[in-house]
Amino acid sequence: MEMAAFSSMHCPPSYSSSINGGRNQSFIFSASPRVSVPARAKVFVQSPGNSHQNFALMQDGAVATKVSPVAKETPMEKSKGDLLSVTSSKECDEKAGSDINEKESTVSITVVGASGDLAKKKIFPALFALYYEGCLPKHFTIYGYARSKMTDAELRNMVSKTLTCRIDKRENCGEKMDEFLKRCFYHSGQYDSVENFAHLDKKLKEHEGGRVSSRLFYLSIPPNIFIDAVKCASTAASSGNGWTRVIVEKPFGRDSESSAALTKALKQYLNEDQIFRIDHYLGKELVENLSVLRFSNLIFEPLWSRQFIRNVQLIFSEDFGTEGRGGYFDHYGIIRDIMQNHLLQILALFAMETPVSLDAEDIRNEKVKVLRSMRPLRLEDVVIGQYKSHTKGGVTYPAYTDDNTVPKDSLTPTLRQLPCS
Ligand SMILES: NC(=O)C1=CN([C@@H]2O[C@H](COP(=O)(O)OP(=O)(O)OC[C@H]3O[C@@H](n4cnc5c(N)ncnc54)[C@H](OP(=O)(O)O)[C@@H]3O)[C@@H](O)[C@H]2O)C=CC1
Ligand SMILES: O=C1O[C@H](COP(=O)(O)O)[C@@H](O)[C@H](O)[C@H]1O
Repeated sequence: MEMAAFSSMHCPPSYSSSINGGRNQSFIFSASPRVSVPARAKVFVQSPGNSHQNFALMQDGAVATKVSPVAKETPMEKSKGDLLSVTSSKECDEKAGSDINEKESTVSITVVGASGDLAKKKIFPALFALYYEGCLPKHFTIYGYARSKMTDAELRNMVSKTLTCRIDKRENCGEKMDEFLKRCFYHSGQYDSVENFAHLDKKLKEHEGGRVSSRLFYLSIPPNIFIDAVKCASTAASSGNGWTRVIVEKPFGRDSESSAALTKALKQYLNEDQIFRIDHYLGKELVENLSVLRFSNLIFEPLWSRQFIRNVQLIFSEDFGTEGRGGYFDHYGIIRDIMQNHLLQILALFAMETPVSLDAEDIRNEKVKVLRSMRPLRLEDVVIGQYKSHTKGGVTYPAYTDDNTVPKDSLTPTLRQLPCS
């Protein structure tokens, strides 16, 4: 199989990836600024004849989590192991009911970097969804932690703006939101201060009230401060009698070397089964449906080959700008922010052979084969760019470098398009 192109751009990016079938199977990933598209991510598949796409899958964003690996399962761990996945309320209630320690135990969730974009857009809404669905334990506390000064009330106000009742049952949603917000608190501190984390520990203990207490730290911060935060959290704020786990967001380093160094550094403070790595794209409906479509659909399964597919395009676009995220984004750029992880995962899922089973390990093995079989990218095939200011419909949109958090002379790419095969 040959894949031809990758391209992507941030901000407002639109990514596209395509695979050419026949002898020239290819992928193209791209992203473009302020492109008006009906959805965030699309996959286009083109048949060998020059016809239009045979189908398009779209998805407009979902709260998503994919946690791996799963730690060993004591009754308590089993029920909390799914902490950030949204399952049906029946499933959640059954799980909660099966936890014999439920009454005596508690979970404290600390969102490190709570003032940021991901926390606002995804983590707090996801936690609320879990609460609404009965998937959080009876006793739990959520702490936001970041350097910004905020009171509990200010955090609640910030969080309340992004909570939605997106789940079928809408009754009592307002009431549930109020209950949820009352369980949210804020502690301001530096990411590299053991002392500040020790203060957090004290506050957590007050809420935990002497119960068996497990602690989850969600690192919603730029990766260059992961280690500082993990060191301080594990030194000064680990659970004394329950589990302590850390969720790490992508990107896991800037390159292979720094990724290995990051893992090594994390392991100074945590065991592998305490570290949960997330690529939220894997939990999106579009992506989950891809596996179902490919392997459980009798019509598509036999057609999913280079004999019948000439070209596939993965398009990712966003119609908003950096919006204060330059502190993180400008150090990473669109390739590391989106392409190396989310889009590459989609490409691998799309192009892999049928796995032996749908177990994580078997799927991973097939993905690895796809990545190994890809030709090295050629610099001359790659297009990069950065979005500029423009006016549309009487509204002027700022350029990437107009953002206060972005250096005025930044050359960080926000757009990228590349073929791969
Ligand atoms: N935004 C998204 O949709 C997604 C983001 N991610 C990942 O999540 C992590 C956080 O992303 P996001 O919330 O967008 O990032 P932000 O840039 O919003 O950063 C989060 C918080 O970290 C603190 N921070 C930012 N820059 C620095 C810095 N240079 N030094 C110290 N602290 C800093 C700020 O809090 P304060 O100043 O108050 O301390 C900020 O509110 C990143 O690893 C990102 O790759 C992953 C998937 C999606
Ligand atoms: O990982 C990231 O993803 C978001 C886009 O995710 P979505 O679920 O909102 O479509 C992107 O905005 C952000 O830059 C990036 O870090």
